[in-house]
Amino acid sequence: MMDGEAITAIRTAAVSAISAKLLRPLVSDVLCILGSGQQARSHYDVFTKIFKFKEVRVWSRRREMCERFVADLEEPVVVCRSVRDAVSGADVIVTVTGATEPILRAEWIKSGAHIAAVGACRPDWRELDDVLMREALVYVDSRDGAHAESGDIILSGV
Ligand SMILES: NC(=O)C1=CN([C@@H]2O[C@H](COP(=O)(O)OP(=O)(O)OC[C@H]3O[C@@H](n4cnc5c(N)ncnc54)[C@H](OP(=O)(O)O)[C@@H]3O)[C@@H](O)[C@H]2O)C=CC1
Ligand SMILES: O=C(O)C1=NCCCC1
Repeated sequence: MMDGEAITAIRTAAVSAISAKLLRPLVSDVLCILGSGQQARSHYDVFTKIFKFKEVRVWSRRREMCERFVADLEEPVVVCRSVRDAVSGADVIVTVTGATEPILRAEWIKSGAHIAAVGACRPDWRELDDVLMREALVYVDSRDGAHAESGDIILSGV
């Protein structure tokens, strides 16, 4: 038996990065990370290694957790006061929160932005609102898996 946390962190961020490599806007200057836990850190590491962003932003429910997140980093990251501020104008958005209700609304998002929606991995968890789910082009790695596990897909009915 081995602890899979480190592998899960790297593997999940790697899959998100592949999605961004294939689907992000041609000009992607601003990266926004919602959440400041383990997945936020692994996504930050992988995304900033592979892509060149002019600005990186982070938002998390508890501001002190955001401050702790950025204190560990060598490059500057902007701590945002709200999800709306964080995602406004962002080209690439990573959602890695433990939210169970939608925190990300369609009306705040720049047209064409790429969202790697990671956190809502249980049938009754949400990160993205219904309008966003309906308006977005949704890509999944497994249709069966998404319809069994993704709260954003199951509860929005897309
Ligand atoms: N799709 C996949 O393959 C995978 C999905 N996951 C999921 O990704 C999410 C993040 O994982 P991980 O980084 O390891 O977890 P952590 O516990 O390390 O971090 C959780 C983050 O979510 C935030 N958060 C918790 N509850 C809420 C809420 N109700 N509303 C908004 N933010 C909230 C926390 O914010 P704060 O500290 O500021 O309160 C924290 O920043 C989890 O939901 C996890 O289950 C994880 C691995 C793989
Ligand atoms: O390994 C995975 O995949 C996980 N998905 C969701 C919750 C934590 C692990």
